[in-house]
Amino acid sequence: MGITDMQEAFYYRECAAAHENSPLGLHYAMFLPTINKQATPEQKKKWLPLAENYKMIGTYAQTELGHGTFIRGLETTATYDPKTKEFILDSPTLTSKKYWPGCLGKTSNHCVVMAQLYTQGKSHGPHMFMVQIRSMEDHSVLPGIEVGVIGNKFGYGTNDNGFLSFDKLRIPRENMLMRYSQVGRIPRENMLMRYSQVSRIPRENMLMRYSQVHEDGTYVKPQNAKLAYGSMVLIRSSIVSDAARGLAQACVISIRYSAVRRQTEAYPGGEEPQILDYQTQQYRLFPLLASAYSLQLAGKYVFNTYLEVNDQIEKGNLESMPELHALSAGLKAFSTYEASAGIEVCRICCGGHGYSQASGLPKIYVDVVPGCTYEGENTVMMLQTARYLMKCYSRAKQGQKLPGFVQYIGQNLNKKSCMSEEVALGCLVMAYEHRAARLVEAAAMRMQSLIQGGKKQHEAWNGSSVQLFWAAKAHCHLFCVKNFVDAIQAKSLSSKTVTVMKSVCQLYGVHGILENLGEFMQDGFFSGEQVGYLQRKMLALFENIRPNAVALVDAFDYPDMVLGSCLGRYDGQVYQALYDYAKSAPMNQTEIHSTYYKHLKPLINPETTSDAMQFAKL
Ligand SMILES: CCCCCCCCCC/C=C\CCCCCC(=O)SCCNC(=O)CCNC(=O)[C@H](O)C(C)(C)COP(=O)(O)OP(=O)(O)OC[C@H]1O[C@@H](n2cnc3c(N)ncnc32)[C@H](O)[C@@H]1OP(=O)(O)O
Ligand SMILES: Cc1cc2nc3c(=O)[nH]c(=O)nc-3n(C[C@H](O)[C@H](O)[C@H](O)COP(=O)(O)OP(=O)(O)OC[C@H]3O[C@@H](n4cnc5c(N)ncnc54)[C@H](O)[C@@H]3O)c2cc1C
Repeated sequence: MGITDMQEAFYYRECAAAHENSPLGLHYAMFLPTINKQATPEQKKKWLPLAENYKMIGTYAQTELGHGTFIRGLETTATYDPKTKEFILDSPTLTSKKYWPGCLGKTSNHCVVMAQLYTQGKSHGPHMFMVQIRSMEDHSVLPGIEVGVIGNKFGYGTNDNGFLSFDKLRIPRENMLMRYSQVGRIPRENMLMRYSQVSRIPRENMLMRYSQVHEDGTYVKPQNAKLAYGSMVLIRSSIVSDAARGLAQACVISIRYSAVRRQTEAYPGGEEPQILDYQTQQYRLFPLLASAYSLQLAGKYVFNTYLEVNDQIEKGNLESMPELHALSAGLKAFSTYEASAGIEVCRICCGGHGYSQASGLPKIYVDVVPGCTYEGENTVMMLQTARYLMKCYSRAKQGQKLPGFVQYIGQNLNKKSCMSEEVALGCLVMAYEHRAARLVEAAAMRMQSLIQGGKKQHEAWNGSSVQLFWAAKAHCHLFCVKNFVDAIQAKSLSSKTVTVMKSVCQLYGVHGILENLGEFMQDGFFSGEQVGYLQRKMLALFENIRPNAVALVDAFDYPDMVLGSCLGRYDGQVYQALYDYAKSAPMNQTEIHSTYYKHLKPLINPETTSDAMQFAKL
C-alpha cells in the first residue's frame, strides 16, 4: 500500500474489511511494532525486511493459561546457556502454555514471546524473545513446539487466537529483543561504555537499551524494567481511537435508521413520526453521538502524546513514562467501557432490525467489546491510573507542582458550582475537576485511614480499590470533557460549526453529570436548583441537536462499504436492503430445506416416513 503511518495503514485495511479482524492483525498491530521498538539495529536489519515482506509472519505471545494481567507472574522461562550461547525456552507447567495470542494458532510462523529471563541461576523478570514456531518453507510446526487454535470465541471468528508451548526449545542468544540505547545518539564505543561494566563484546551481540546478556551470561539491568512493556502502551494509545471509531459507526447506523424509521401514530389518525423525534430516542442516542466525538478527540490526543513521549524514550529520557502509562491505561479502559456500552444501546434503539447481522451492529460490538479485556483488563488499567493519581496527590500535599493534566489534584474543595441556566463550558469543566479532585482525595483518605488503622499497604490498597477505581474513572471523564472543551474553544471553526459543536460538547458534559449525579452532589457542590438547570438544558440541547443529527453522523464520513449496514445506508433505502439481504440468505436458495425430509416430515406425515429414510440416506 505504501502507507507508512501505522494507524493510517490500520484504518485503510479496516476500510477493505471492516471489523473482520484480519488473521494478520497482530502481525501489523504488535509484531512489527515490537521489532521496531524493542529490537537492536542489527536485529531490525535482519528481521524487518523478512517481516515487512511477509516471509516472517508473527504475533505477540505474552498471555498464558494461568496469567494475563500479572506479567511478572508469567511462567514461560528463557534460561541462558553460556556454553552454547543460547536461550532455552520452556513451558514448565500446564498454566504456562501461551493462550489467547491472536493469529497464533495457524497463521504465524514467528512470535515475540514474553518469558522470564534466567541467567547465572538468577531470574531477571519478563523479557521479549523472537521465536520461530513454524517452518518458513512448508509451515510445519518446528520441533519442541506445540501450537494450535483455542476454539470458538464470543467473536473474532476470523482470528486464529491460539495456544503455544515450548519443550526446552533452544534459540540463539541474538534472539533476545533488546535495542541499543540511543541516549543522544552517543557514539558506539561510548554506548558500549555506558552499559558494559564487565566486558566489551562485539556490538552485533550487544543486547542493549533496556537490558543485555553478555556471552558469559552476565546480565545488565535496564534503565527501567517497564520499557519492555512498550508495545502494550502503543496499542492502548491506539485502542482509544479504535473504540471511538466503533461507537461513531454505531451512531451513524442508529441515527440514520432513526431518521428513516417511522413508528406509532403521534395522535389518533396522525402520521407516524420518525422515531428520532421521540425524546427518549434522543436521550439514548444523542449523548452517544457526543461521546463518539469526545473519544475521537481523546484518541488523537493520547496517540500524539504516545508519539511525543516515545520519541523522548528513544533518546533515553524516561521522565514522562509514568504519565503516559497512566493516561493510556486509563483512557483505554474508559473509552472501551463507553464505546461497548454505547454500541449496545445503539443496537437496542434499532429494535428488531438492530438484532440482525444486516444492521452491521453485532459485528461492531463483538469487535470493540474485547477491548475491555485485551491489552490490559479495564479494571486493572483503571487501578494503574489510580496508582499514579495517588502519587500525584501526595506530591500535591507536599506543595509540589503537578504536571499537565493532573494540576487539579489537591485543589481547595470548599467551593460551590458556578452553574447557571446558561450552563457555561467553563462551569462544566469546573464541575468535573471538583468531582475528580474530591474522589482522588477520598480514595487517598481511605488508604491513609486503613494504614493508620494498622492495615499493611497492600491490604489498604485492596480495601480502597473501589474508591480508587471511581477516582480513576472520574479523572478520565474529566480528561475527555476538558479535552473536548479545549478543542471547541481552540478550533478556528466557522461560527455555525462552533454553535453546533458547542451544543454537542455541552450535551456530553451535562449528560455525564446527570448520569453520575451522586458523585457531583455528594458534598453539596451542586444545589438542587442547579441540577434543574442541567436537566432543562439537556432537553433543550436535544431539540437543538435534532436538526443537525444526521449531518453530524454524516460528518464521520464512513462509506456504506465500511458500515456494512442495511440500516445505516447513506441513501436510506433500508427496507429494500433488508428484503434483498433476506432473499440472499443461503437457506433461501431452496424452497424446501433438506432437513424437512429428515426431521419434519416424519412428524407431519409419519405414514410416509420411508420416503424420509430414503432421503436421509442421500
Ligand atoms: C496497528 C496499530 C494501530 C492501529 C490501531 C489498533 C487498534 C487496536 C485494535 C486491536 C489490535 C489488536 C488486537 C488485540 C491485541 C491484544 C494483545 C494483548 O492483549 S497483549 C497482552 C496484554 N496484556 C496486558 O496488557 C497485561 C496487563 N498487565 C500489565 O500491564 C502489568 O502486569 C501491570 C501494569 C498490571 C502490573 O505490572 P507490574 O510489572 O506488576 O508492575 P507493578 O504493579 O509491580 O508496578 C507498577 C509500576 O510500574 C509502572 N508501570 C506498569 N506498567 C507500565 C508501563 N506499561 N509503562 C510504564 N510504567 C509502567 C507503574 O506506573 C508503576 O509505577 P510506580 O512508580 O511503581 O507506581
Ligand atoms: C480477543 C482477545 C485477543 C487477545 N489477544 C492477545 C494477544 O494477541 N496476545 C496476548 O498475549 N494476549 C492476548 N489476549 C489476552 C489478554 O491480554 C488477557 O486476557 C488480558 O490481559 C486479561 O488477562 P486475563 O485474561 O488473565 O484476565 P485476569 O487478569 O484473570 O482478569 C480476570 C478478572 O480479575 C480481575 N483482576 C486481575 N488482576 C487484578 C488486580 N491486580 N486487581 C484487581 N482485579 C484484578 C480483573 O479485573 C478481571 O475482572 C487477548 C484476549 C482477548 C479476549
